[in-house]
Amino acid sequence: MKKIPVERAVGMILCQDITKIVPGEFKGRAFKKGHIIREEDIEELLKIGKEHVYVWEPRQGQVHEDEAALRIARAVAGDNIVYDEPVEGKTTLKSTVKGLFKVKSRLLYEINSIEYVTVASLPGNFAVEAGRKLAGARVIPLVIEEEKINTVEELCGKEGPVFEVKPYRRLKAGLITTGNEVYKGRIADKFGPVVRAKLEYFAAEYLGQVFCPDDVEKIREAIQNFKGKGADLIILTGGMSVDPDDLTPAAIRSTADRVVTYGAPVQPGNMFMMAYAGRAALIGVPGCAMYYRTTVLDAVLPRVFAGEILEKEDFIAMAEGGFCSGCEPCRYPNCYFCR
Ligand SMILES: Nc1nc2c(c(=O)[nH]1)N[C@H]1C(S)=C(S)[C@@H](COP(=O)(O)OP(=O)(O)OC[C@H]3O[C@@H](n4cnc5c(N)ncnc54)[C@H](O)[C@@H]3O)O[C@H]1N2
Ligand code: MOO
Repeated sequence: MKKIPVERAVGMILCQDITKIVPGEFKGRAFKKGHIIREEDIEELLKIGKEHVYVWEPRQGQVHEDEAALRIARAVAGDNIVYDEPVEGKTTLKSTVKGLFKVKSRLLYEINSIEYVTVASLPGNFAVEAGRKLAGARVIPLVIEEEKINTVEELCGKEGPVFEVKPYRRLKAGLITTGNEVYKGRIADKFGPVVRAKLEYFAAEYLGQVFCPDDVEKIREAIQNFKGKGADLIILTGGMSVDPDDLTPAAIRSTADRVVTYGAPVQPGNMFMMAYAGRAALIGVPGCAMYYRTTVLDAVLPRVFAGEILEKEDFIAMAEGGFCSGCEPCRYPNCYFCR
């Protein structure tokens, strides 16, 4: 701590709060401890009667909390992420696009293992809107050893940024609705509008809806037709569980090159199926997705639209947090479901 004339204090760090009092009008903090004194502050400080202030002498190898927060933010922020000027030593990262928020979890863990360095974020695979706050970076003391910030920068230099937001691609999507009761007109289709609304959110190029009876061959043909039209994504509804007329999994299996999973450790959504035929994702959606606002489908679609190829492990990882609490009203994605 050093006492110096205010005129010489520009760029230096205030050691204490400075109080301003205007009788009958104001009493409060004019400058906060830790504030970096700017040229324009000098006149105000002199008006408050401060010709001298206590400042921290910038020591080799130490960094102020504001600069530390900015350097951490710069290191961890990847594509489509911006960050604010620090406020009270904290900088906030925001998305510039609508898309899928991705986190390198192990790297985030390593960074938070550095003493006094903190980076708190939304969970990965979170569907975000443009402008959404994603994370906050801050160090705990007012001044921190530069070495710690260097380590953050080195880690991110080696492994790439911790965070990115993948914008959604414009995918071509077809819908196949199975079930004799709908095909034969015994009941009206209720699945189409639900799936269409979800696809609209991602601005998909909608290739239309086809109705099929409970007949493996007819369902296979419908899949092939959509593939022929260049579908990136084919959603099939109905017939996903255990009844004798539930034939959709068999039709998907016989058309696919690779089945990722039949069954997901997620409720609602247990009877979900995912496979790939060439580059087209085949998604079998169980009846529950027609009834519940949020199911495993809502966790999978953002990832498909962000261009990811899903693996069995991606589904296994949904188990912890895969049990929906059925809140009223539903706040998904602002909850733990499928994180
Ligand atoms: N014994 C068991 N029963 C059920 C199981 C199970 O493991 N063992 N799983 C349950 C789960 S989980 C789900 S989810 C449901 C639904 O599975 P499905 O996808 O096979 O659905 P469907 O049997 O085809 O239909 C169920 C219900 O929904 C009506 N439906 C279907 N499609 C439409 C449509 N496009 N529009 C309007 N209504 C539709 C259908 O008529 C049935 O009433 O299975 C559980 N049972
Ligand atoms: O596929 Mo079902 O979701 O668990 O009701």
